[in-house]
Amino acid sequence: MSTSQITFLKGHGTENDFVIVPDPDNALDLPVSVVARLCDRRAGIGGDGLLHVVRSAAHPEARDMAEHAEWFMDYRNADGSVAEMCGNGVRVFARFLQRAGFVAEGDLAVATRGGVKRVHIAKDGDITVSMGRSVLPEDGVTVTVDGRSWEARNVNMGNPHAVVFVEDLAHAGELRSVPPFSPQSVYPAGVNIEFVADRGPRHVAMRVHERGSGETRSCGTGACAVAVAAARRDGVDPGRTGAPATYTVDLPGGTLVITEYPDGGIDMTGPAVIVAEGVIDPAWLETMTG
Ligand SMILES: N[C@@H](CCC[C@H](N)C(=O)O)C(=O)O
Repeated sequence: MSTSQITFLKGHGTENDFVIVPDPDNALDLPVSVVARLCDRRAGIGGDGLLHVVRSAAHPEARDMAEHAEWFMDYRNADGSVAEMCGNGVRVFARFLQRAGFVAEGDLAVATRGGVKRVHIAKDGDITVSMGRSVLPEDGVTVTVDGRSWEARNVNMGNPHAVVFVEDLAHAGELRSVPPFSPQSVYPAGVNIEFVADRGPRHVAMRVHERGSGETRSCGTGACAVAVAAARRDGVDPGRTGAPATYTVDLPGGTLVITEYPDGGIDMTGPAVIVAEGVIDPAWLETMTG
């Protein structure tokens, strides 16, 4: 990593918080160890993940999307691992682009490892992301916490989710480490696990254990996975009825509104906030990069 002045911002979407590193020309090397240190809440800046903001044309993983989306969200989990998608991250990413003057209010496209996402920045401040379609693998997965086990509904939103319905969110326990799931072979690269309880008609609450980050206060892709799993459980399928279905998903850090359309497309709407801006101390970086 170059040790010239590197700016960062801190932002969150329903309290899923991120270190944002603007690097339009992809000049920075961000190895796993540096990302993990930046996301460390005691030794670094602190965050559930890191949003590396790069022009698509400048990033080998995004070059082929550059024609459709000028900016690429190079998303990393708090442990430095790479993920395909981050729903809250895309909203915060768009808020950063707007604040920096790179885009205006209205519509834009963001490239991610999960493909190009359409984003709408509304006048009232909330941001909507068209998250694409869900895929519902049929594999059976069992999640176990504190001696209780549940069959999970697998939902892929570009990244993998295992959704379990519980009577009480407290049944999810402390979530200090990834809850055991079996068979492990279904998710060899790990999985995000959502625990869901009903709150009312088309209204649920959830907690999440994120792959690579631990328990977080919100997960956008997770909320979409939960909305789809709850809809199918409720016998609601917009593809069959031809009517959009909206679910409200409460998370510890706020509320997300998820709408699934007859063509399978899923929109997620929620807030995105930039909290601070600063400079990473080059001397501190030196201690890690040598
Ligand atoms: N918090 C995110 C999801 C981030 C990636 C996830 N931990 C994974 O590894 O798949 C969201 O808002 O979607």
